[in-house]
Amino acid sequence: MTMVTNETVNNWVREMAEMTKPDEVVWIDGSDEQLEEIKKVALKTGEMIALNEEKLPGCLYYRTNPKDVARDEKRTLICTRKEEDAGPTNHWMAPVEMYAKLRKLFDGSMKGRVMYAIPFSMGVVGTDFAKYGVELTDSIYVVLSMAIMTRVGQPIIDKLNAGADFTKCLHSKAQVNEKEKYIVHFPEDNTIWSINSAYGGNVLLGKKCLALRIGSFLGRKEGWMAEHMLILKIEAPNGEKHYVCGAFPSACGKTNLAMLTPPDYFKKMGYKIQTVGDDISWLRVGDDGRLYAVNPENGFFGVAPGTNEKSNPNALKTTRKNTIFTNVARNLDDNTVWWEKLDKNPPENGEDWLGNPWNGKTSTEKGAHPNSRFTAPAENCPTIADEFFTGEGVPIDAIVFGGRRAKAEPLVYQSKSWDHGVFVGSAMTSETTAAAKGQVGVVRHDPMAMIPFCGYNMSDYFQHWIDMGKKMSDPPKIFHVNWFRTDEKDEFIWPGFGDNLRVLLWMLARCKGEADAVETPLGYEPRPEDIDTTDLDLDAEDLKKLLAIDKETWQDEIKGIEEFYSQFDKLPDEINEAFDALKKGVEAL
Ligand SMILES: Nc1nc2c(ncn2[C@@H]2O[C@H](COP(=O)(O)OP(=O)(O)O)[C@@H](O)[C@H]2O)c(=O)[nH]1
Ligand SMILES: C=C(OP(=O)(O)O)C(=O)O
Ligand SMILES: [Mn+2]
Repeated sequence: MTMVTNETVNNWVREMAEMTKPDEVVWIDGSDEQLEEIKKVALKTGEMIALNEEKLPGCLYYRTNPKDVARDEKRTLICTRKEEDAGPTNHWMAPVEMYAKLRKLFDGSMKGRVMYAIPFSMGVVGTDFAKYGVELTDSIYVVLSMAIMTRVGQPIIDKLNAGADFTKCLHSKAQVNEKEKYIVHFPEDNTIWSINSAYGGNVLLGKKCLALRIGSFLGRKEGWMAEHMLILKIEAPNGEKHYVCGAFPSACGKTNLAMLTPPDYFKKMGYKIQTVGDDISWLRVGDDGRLYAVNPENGFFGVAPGTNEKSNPNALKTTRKNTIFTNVARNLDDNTVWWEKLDKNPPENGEDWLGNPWNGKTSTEKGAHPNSRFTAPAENCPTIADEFFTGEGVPIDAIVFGGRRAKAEPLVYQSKSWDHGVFVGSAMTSETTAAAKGQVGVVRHDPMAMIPFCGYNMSDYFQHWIDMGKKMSDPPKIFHVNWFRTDEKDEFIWPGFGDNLRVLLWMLARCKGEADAVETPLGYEPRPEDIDTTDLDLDAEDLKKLLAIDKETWQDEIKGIEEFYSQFDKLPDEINEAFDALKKGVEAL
């Protein structure tokens, strides 16, 4: 390996090592040999466990501290010099103060351990979209996970040596002290410091921290967008290709939609779905006035529970080799993994995510944590699209916003324009999930699924969306979906998963001006007969229920939006106008 010769990089690494005092600094060159050696160390110390080499070749098992199983939003800060630049929806502290506080925590935090220095790229190295970073960490789990989730190796070192900008990422697991956990972003310094956590969302710093929080900050400055969006490719029977981005909050269905398996009826017709990305999109306006997206990641950090041969066979196949499983249950008989709803055959001789003996046949406790995860290489995915590998950007036909709402939100509607779509995104709500620490199932506002991930003032973020719209002559159409509406028995009405293709096809037909719709206060909705329900056990009554808009419910929703908006000093006029129109429309129902 050519060493890093960029003195800015080296001086920074030296400075961080002087503070954290590791026994040694090891540069990650991305080679299989080096990663194998490092893996051996983790197996020897028991930090990680090797799984059944025949059934799950190259797979590892890892367990975090039981209190450290999700993102911790209260402990996540945006430290801009001015508080208003972080905005009312982010936690903030002045950088000087925060650095002082963190320096004390990082002082000697790597004593007795190795500091690994990982040069990485978000995006395909050398493309317009790519951004580089170096993560310093004392966790082998982080090293092996970053080697899956990002691009690592010589080409990135070459870029750094040629003087490329890079995000300075520092992580120390320290003692995993709950009270001193911090995930801190200094956007103005292109710097991220994370301490006392081992959960992916808090420590794989290329992902939510760089690709979304720092990314959104850079995107506003540089005229592009970093969004919490999957990217899906739909190939129609006539060979036409379409690309759709979807923003849903954490654990609300991005990975599943990105890897969707068409129902047999559509498969036979010749529809094909491919996956470009499952979590993050970086978007730029092309010379032709359209919006282009790439997935800057190199792997999937997916929710394990609920993943099975029926719901998401592609995700399951993706995890059959070279995958790291975190906080799932183990089958001790054959040294494999298990999680809720994987199959109907939980291990009798098992171990739960806490490491306790667990009999899945008799226990009433869950075997896997609800936010247990798999970290799997994108190249394993049977439906991975060629466009993922070029990193060139795919033209987006539609953007889909979505939330998890038992009531209120209909199955699908289309916004009336880009600006109206920005309003729809800004007013998004969803029930909280196990992906973040705190109560589950509470409805909260989560604009564009970015409330935990926007690296600057959210009202400026809304304005940035409006401004991006002005740069496009042919912007994507914006839709809103809800797969999670429930009936009187609290059961999901819509079958979801592969059947979501039926809704996507209505959207694409709308994009092409080939489908009817009815105008409602929310936007354009399909009539029940506009959704193709062939082979589906769902009658027109169910679809009516799924599409219904209830006046009283929406009067409450409007109050909620008003309250949410009240924290912002300024909102784009376009949003205020769309909100006024919604209020009038609901009153007239
Ligand atoms: N009912 C229903 N559940 C879904 C659907 N899509 C995903 N889920 C479940 O929601 C959880 C999170 O899904 P995932 O795709 O991993 O969400 P992500 O975190 O946004 O990528 C999993 O337990 C899924 O099984 C759907 O269309 N309908
Ligand atoms: C990885 C995370 O989210 P998602 O469920 O969106 O993948 C996370 O929230 O830490
Ligand atoms: Mn996901």
